[in-house]
Amino acid sequence: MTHTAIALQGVCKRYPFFQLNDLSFSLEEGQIMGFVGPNGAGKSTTIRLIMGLLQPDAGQVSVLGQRMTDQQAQAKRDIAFVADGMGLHANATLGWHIDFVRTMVPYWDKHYADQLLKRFNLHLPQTIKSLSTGERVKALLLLALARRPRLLVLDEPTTGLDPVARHEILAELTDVLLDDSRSVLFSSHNTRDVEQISDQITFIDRGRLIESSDRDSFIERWRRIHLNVPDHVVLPADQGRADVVTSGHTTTITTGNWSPSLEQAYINSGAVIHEVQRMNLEEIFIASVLSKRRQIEAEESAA
Ligand SMILES: Nc1ncnc2c1ncn2[C@@H]1O[C@H](COP(=O)(O)OP(=O)(O)OP(=O)(O)O)[C@@H](O)[C@H]1O
Repeated sequence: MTHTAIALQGVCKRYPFFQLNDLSFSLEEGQIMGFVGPNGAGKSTTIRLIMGLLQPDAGQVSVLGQRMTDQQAQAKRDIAFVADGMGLHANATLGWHIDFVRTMVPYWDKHYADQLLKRFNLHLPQTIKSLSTGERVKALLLLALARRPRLLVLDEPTTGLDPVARHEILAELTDVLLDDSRSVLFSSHNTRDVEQISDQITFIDRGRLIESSDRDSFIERWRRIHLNVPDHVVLPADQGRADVVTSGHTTTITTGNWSPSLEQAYINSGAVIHEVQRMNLEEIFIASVLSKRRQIEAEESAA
């Protein structure tokens, strides 16, 4: 039986110049979700709602079966949260932080903590202020992972890291999921990181959900179709059509609804297909964000 690690239902949060709008998505246990959005999309606000650090104005957030914020104490025993710049004491050593955290949490895996110290090339006597950006992220990750949390929530863990440090962090996150009752939610602008390790992907933009689905179906559904459309041809209806660009005799259609039968429908309409290209997650992200923005602008100007 699958359990839900995180569920948001109709969540709204209003600030003077921003609003999270009717956000609903869920993360199943044992899955890793990449939470992707441009700057200011509302990723950190959503994460703060998930962590019970903010109260929604409407809607419901549940984490590990507990309603936030009223049952957060119980849920938080099993959640570890990592965000850059959070609660480390600059003058204290990593060893001091480990001793402090292990007294505060229900479980601490010393053997795993020692392994991570070696793997991340960190040393107990190092002070936090002496660590580089990447080392600080690794220290935070060690403090979170050695608790063996059922849910790990990370706010932009790979921002500002070099490719090798990013690889090490992503590899460690994938390892966490070898135990299939653990789950990870991590936010990022970096679609390559997300594409590499996520089972599920959620896109948000300007406080609205764009799409939330499993990675393979994202990649499978999006295509660029390059075709020639003779004058008399009426293209078939395609709900997922995100963009149409015509250059000379070639039309390029970007669709989030591709299937062999859609391709056949284009052929049956009399269009001549030259090439059907797969898209990477970055291209899909840009196409779906821009398409949703156009759709919202059209709805607002029609209202
Ligand atoms: N306490 C607050 N008061 C007022 N506005 C806020 C507050 N916190 C966040 N906002 C606004 O909410 C919007 C979303 O911010 P948030 O930090 O959630 O975005 P983000 O997707 O994490 O962005 P980034 O990738 O740039 O970190 C921003 O416009 C921000 O100014």
